[in-house]
Amino acid sequence: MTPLLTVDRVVKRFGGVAAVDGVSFTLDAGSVLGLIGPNGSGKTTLLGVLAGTHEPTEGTVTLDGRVASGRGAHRAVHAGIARTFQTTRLFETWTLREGLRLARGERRGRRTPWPDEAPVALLGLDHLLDRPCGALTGAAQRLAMIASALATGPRVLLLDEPAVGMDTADAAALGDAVRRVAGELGVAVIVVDHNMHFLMPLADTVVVMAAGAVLATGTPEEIRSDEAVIASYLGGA
Ligand SMILES: Nc1ncnc2c1ncn2[C@@H]1O[C@H](COP(=O)(O)OP(=O)(O)OP(=O)(O)O)[C@@H](O)[C@H]1O
Repeated sequence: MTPLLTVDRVVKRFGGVAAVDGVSFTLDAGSVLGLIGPNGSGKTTLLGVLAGTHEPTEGTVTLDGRVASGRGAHRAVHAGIARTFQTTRLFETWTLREGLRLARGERRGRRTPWPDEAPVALLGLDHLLDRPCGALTGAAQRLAMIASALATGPRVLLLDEPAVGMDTADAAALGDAVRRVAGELGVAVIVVDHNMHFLMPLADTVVVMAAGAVLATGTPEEIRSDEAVIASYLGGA
């Protein structure tokens, strides 16, 4: 199977600092990739390259064989790459339905590739559509951010610390929802999170970054027992 997304030797320098230093991996449709590593290892910067907000200094990101990197965030969304952020960004007085309509407008003139109800139902938000976003629980607001990203009809979804601040039950429910999104919509998902109890059961593949580079790639089981990963990251996690 040809990968949906190919990250090929991506470098991102800020002045003299190589925040991302030659990262390569591939991602198939419907799969979940966990991106982990110590603080400052380059995960957020890499998400920015994938989401089009950072132009790579070297290397490319291709989606279905077409170069998707270095064209700005708006074109990345149009190409089919959507992201969420570490903080929730919702209009508090708007209902969830209104917020999702606004998000969908980012692809004005394009047909959405699945009925709008599907991602909302998969995320368990269908009964909350007419509530003001500000009245939703913190966990529901995080799911709403994911629904907003899915409203743009992406083929690749980037989640930046989606489980931060969640208790174990909410994080497990979020993990189940993300798996449904990948499995039933065929969306490829990249998740950055420091919560290994959340991330490891969720990911098909884990990429570990250290100092901007890939330290290890493997299944969650392989990564858990990788001595270099334990020494640099998991030992203290
Ligand atoms: N806009 C910027 N200008 C200069 N340096 C930056 C910029 N953004 C990130 N960096 C540097 O790049 C490196 C990687 O940072 P990044 O935020 O990508 O790491 P991270 O793995 O996401 O960390 P965390 O887990 O804390 O979110 C750090 O040394 C950081 O200081």
